[in-house]
Amino acid sequence: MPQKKEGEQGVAVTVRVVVLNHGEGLALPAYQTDDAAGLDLVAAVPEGKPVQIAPGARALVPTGLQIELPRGYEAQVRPRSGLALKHGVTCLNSPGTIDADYRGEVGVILANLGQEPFAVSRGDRIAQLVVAPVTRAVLRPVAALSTTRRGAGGFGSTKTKTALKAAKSPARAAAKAAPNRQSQKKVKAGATPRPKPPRKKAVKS
Ligand SMILES: O=c1ccn([C@H]2C[C@H](O)[C@@H](COP(=O)(O)OP(=O)(O)OP(=O)(O)O)O2)c(=O)[nH]1
Repeated sequence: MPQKKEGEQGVAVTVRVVVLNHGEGLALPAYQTDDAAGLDLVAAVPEGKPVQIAPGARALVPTGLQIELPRGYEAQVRPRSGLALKHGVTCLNSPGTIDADYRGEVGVILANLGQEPFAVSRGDRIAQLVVAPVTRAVLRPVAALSTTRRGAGGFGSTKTKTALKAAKSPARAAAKAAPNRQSQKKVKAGATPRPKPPRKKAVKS
């Protein structure tokens, strides 16, 4: 694949498309802006019969399209951020993978993670399709792998900013988290508070 220069438009890849009967009359997926990465997919549900997705439910929404990707490419079915933010609606299997050898209808598995029922009407833009090159791996079994600074650390091993602060100064973090910060103020970080000595009685002469 030719190397892209900074600021240069991506390489155009031809994707053959078949519009199925129930997709007739709908706009073909399109890039909405000059440099959009995804083609917006629209719902090919029957006119006047929206698909209702109850809170917590999911539905396979048809697009009315079959596509033929060139070998060495995939298409990713990704959620639209607007639907996610406004309605809690996302692609459940995000990103969905369309293989280059798939010849069936492209479907979008929408999940409603919101609190309200969500209706999908014919022609609604429900997801976006990003076409991307695929790197295929050749697995080579070996006895051991090279060593690295990370090693087997993962799943949060590098901690968040807050967790790092807590690890450096546990007492200060605990004091900050305590409900009554005023009473903790005078206790030095890490020090055990010493009991006050009993007051000496004043001796009258
Ligand atoms: O969001 C999606 C995901 C997948 N597909 C289609 C294209 C893809 O090539 C095929 C298989 O998808 P995947 O490999 O993710 O599914 P699977 O559950 O592993 O099924 P299979 O055993 O058919 O590969 O289904 C879609 O239309 N939409």
